[in-house]
Amino acid sequence: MPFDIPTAALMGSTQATMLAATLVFATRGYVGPARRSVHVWVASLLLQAAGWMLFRQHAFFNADFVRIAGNGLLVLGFAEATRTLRIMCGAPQHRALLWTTALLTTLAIAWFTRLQPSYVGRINALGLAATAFSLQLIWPLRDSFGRGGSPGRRVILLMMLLVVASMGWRVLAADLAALGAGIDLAPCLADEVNTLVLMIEPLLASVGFLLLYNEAAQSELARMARIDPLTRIANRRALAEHARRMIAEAVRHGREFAVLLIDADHFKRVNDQFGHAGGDSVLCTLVARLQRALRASDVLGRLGGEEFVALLPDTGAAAALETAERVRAAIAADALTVAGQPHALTVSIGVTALQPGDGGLEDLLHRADRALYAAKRAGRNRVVAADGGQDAAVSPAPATVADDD
Ligand SMILES: Nc1nc2c(ncn2[C@@H]2O[C@H](COP(=O)(O)OP(=O)(O)OP(=O)(O)O)[C@@H](O)[C@H]2O)c(=O)[nH]1
Repeated sequence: MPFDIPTAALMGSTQATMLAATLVFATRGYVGPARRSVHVWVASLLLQAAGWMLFRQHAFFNADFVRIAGNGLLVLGFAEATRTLRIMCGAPQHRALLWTTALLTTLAIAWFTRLQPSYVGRINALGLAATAFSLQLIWPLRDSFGRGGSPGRRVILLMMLLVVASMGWRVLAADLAALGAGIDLAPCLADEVNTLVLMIEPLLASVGFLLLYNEAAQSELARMARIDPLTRIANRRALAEHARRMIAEAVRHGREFAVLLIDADHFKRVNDQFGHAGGDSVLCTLVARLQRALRASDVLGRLGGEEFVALLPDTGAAAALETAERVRAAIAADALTVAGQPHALTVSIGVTALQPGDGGLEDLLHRADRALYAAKRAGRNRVVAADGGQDAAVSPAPATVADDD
């Protein structure tokens, strides 16, 4: 059966329109940037659908108009699809470059249609554009078949390689045949294969888009499940994961590891004085100050309420005590400004280091909690080491004591 390009164009148009409609309905619940990327994708599908429809209905229009506008719409649709996929892959979108490529290609097609009619010229222009768009995706996705790849990235990469290969074949066939003034829908095998590839491109690329979208949504959910929504630092779950890894490494390599349990003093008064929103902003400022006082390799997390944990890798009991004292002093040094008023906030800290019999973070937190309780009982704005008087002796701070309970 001969390949009927107008029928293929009709199928391409119908398929792109149906995909666009399905995507709009299937993603009604999406919000924010996710919804915007779906909108751009749908727009790219509709541009391609309109381009295909012009080729299908070419008998009703001026032939030159169909060549220029049909190809222009397809090229702009590919530019927008490329832009969306680059965003989904985490690459810069290069909007100006992609739109300029689409505009120059349309101008070149107009040139080879009206001023210097040439089928080969038009095919070369289209081939260049398709290769430029595909390279904009092939390059950021080049390692997708390695360990960092994902199904979505692989589908897109395969699709783009197919587009480049079929377009390259079509350009080569046209150039070799030197069809100076041939007609657009020439029944050459390379034309047919390339038309087929471009026709199924919206379908395969949409599958890739949805897979990428799903992967991005999953990793965003995983990220959100690990951060404290108020202070944006690690939550209890993330702390447990970090601690598991740090303790395993400490045990494997015979390294040290310590934990600080940090609690804001009299925080209830902050809420009473400034309201819950004022208390929230104090917690955020406190976190910023704690982070400044710790090393970059330390992990700060929020256990809940006004209670925080710092995980200190490669840190023994004595160094942890010094760190805790530095943190305490840094917080006590400057009053916070809440609603334009100064408020002196202090913290109490319980300190403990990894010991041979420890099963995990819970054991360390249990000891640190006892030390923190001792610090509160001793008058607050204190550091107490859970690991005995020897540790306390190395700390120079007068507010530091040992918990010998
Ligand atoms: N604004 C705000 N307040 C919180 C949050 N979580 C817990 N709190 C408040 O923190 C206060 C903790 O009170 P307490 O447990 O009595 O402790 P405290 O007043 O800090 O006293 P000490 O710990 O004994 O020094 C309560 O008033 C809680 O409502 C939060 O996310 N935001």
